[in-house]
Formats: sequence, structure tokens, C-alpha cells
Amino acid sequence: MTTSSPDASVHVRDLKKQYAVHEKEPGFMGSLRSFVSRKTKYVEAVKGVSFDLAPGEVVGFLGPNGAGKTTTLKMLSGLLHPSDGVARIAGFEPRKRETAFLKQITLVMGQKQQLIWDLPALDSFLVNQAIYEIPDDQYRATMREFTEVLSLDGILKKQVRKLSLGERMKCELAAALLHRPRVLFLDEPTIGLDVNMQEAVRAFIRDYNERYGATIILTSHYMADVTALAQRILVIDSGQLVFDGDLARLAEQGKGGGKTVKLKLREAVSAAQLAAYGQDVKVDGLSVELTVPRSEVSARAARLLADLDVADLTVEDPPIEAVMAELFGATAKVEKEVVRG
Ligand SMILES: Nc1ncnc2c1ncn2[C@@H]1O[C@H](COP(=O)(O)OP(=O)(O)OP(=O)(O)O)[C@@H](O)[C@H]1O
Repeated sequence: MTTSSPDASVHVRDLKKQYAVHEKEPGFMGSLRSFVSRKTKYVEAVKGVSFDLAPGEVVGFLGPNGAGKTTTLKMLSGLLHPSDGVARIAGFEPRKRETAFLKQITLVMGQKQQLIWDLPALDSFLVNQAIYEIPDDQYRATMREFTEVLSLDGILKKQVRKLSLGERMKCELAAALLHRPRVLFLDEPTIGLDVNMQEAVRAFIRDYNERYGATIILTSHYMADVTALAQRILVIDSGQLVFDGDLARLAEQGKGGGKTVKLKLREAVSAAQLAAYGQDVKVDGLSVELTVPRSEVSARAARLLADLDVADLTVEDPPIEAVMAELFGATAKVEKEVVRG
């Protein structure tokens, strides 16, 4: 059942966030000096971001470390006040943190936990039931559903501190979605999990999106999360949105707009010989990979098939990891700072 409504839309206009950081020189004398004349440095973490999401849309929010992803999500969930610009989430202004707004959203941060460490997860769920005023019948129905989809049986009554990371993350997600929010901000929800657990979390998020028509903004360093869940990608770099479009179009930006041709040969060929057919040639025994311009894929493939003893040939877009590495390789952390005395 998909229950999308216009309420779950997200509108962001020219959102900005500047952090003030007080600088202190090292040592006792440094402390004394900064006590007398304090230097403030301003970090422009988000520099005017705009986008709109339709109800039920799932977007991957990507960018290098320090690009401004977490800061943006914190502003959208009302934890941080923007320095400028506006956001409207499900019809609300996040900075006001109205109860009705909080009932519509959730923010899950893979690196932070909201469950009470010394108690079983079930106790935290009951606390959330009270905070979000979830009616008993809805609470029971949601618990049944989550227990099944996330295989929570047997772990809900264990002290949270005794759960494995994967078990804890499943409980964190359940706790964060118990009130059935319509807009989800998921910041690295699968971080540190093993591959099977990542897949379980992904499946749960996909199921939740389909069932409740939830709008989702997802950041993840695991591209498998993004390719499995998001139709659309937003890329932020140094606080600015540098790409907004579908995954395929982002892939086209990689390898200088080229495609990857993969060959299985029956007879070995040297990298030097293959250089005539494309760039970035990689040879691993009888497996070969090279990049060819998009407009020439058919002609080059035909030449390869005619000239070499080819057992198999496939043409692929470059993996999204490669595209991101190419886009951000050297600019892993860029920030423009204004120093004021
Ligand atoms: N509380 C803060 N005070 C000062 N500067 C901050 C604060 N939080 C973040 N920043 C700076 O703002 C910029 C954006 O940080 P943010 O955490 O939003 O990036 P990110 O894209 O989420 O990075 P990552 O992928 O590493 O988590 C960085 O330069 C960071 O150092």
C-alpha cells in the first residue's frame, strides 16, 4: 500500500549555514592570549543549496567528507538553524520544531544512537510511543510489522549494550520509525555493518518507502545503498549542489563521459596492443577492461570482435564509486574559511 500525500514534500531554497569557530593557540600562553583577544573563524559549511522532492521520492545525497551533508540534514530536521534560506518539510518550517512537524520526520544518524544503553530496546520503544503519542493499536501493528521485516525476535528484550552493532542498528531504525514518519533523513544508516546486515537494512528502508510513501534523503559512503534505493542523486561539494539528476546521468559524467568495455579473451593480448581500441586499459590474464568514448561504443566493439578472439564482451557505465572518486579524488575536504579578528 502506498499512501503518499502532498504533505511529504520537501522544498529547500538557498539554504546556508555558517559555523563560528573560536580559535585558540596551543599551550597556556595561547589560552591566555585567546582569553584577552578571541579570534573567531567562520566556516561556510552550506553555501546556498536549493532542491525540491516530491512525496515518496528517494534521493541519494552524496559528496566528499566535509561537503556539508550532515549540516544540511540537521537543518532540514530542525536541529540547526540555517544562517539564511528557507526549508519547508511536509508543510512545516523545521527550525520551529513544532510537535506536528516532529511527528512527520525522523533523523537517523548511523554514528549516533538514541536507544537507552542500559535498558532493553523495547523500553526505548515504549518511551518513543509516549513521546510521539502513538495509539496502542498502531504501536502494536507497527511493532508486529517491524519485528517481522527486521527479524527483531529475540533481541528486543536484551540490554542494548549487549547487542551486536547490526542488531543495535536494526533496533535504532525501528525506534526512529515507530511513529511512522513521512520524511526520513538517513545519515549513513548502514555504516560499519557487514554486507548481509547492510542488505537487510536496505530492504527494510525500501519496504518502508513503498508501504508508507515516505520521502527519503539518504547519505551513505556505500554506493550499493545508493544504487539500490535512490532514483535521483544530489551531489554536494564544498557546501554547494554540483549535481541533481538520475543515477545514469551521474554515471555518464565519469571516465570523461566514456563507457567501460569488458572482454573475456580466448588468447592473451598485451595492453600495448589494446591501447589502439580505448583508454585506461587493464589486463588481468584473459580478462580485459578499457574505456571508450560513448559515441563510439558500437564501432569500437565491432572492431574488437573482428580483430581479437573474444569469448565475451559487455559494455557498462563506470561504477558510481569510480565516478565519485574521479569527481572528488583530490578535493576530499575543501572549505572556504573567512578569518576575522
Ligand atoms: N559544529 C561545527 N562547528 C564548526 N564547523 C563544523 C561543525 N560541524 C561541521 N563543521 C564543518 O562544516 C563542514 C561540513 O561538515 P558536515 O559534517 O556537514 O560534512 P559532511 O558532508 O556530512 O561530511 P562527512 O561525510 O565527513 O560526514 C566541514 O568543513 C566541517 O568541518
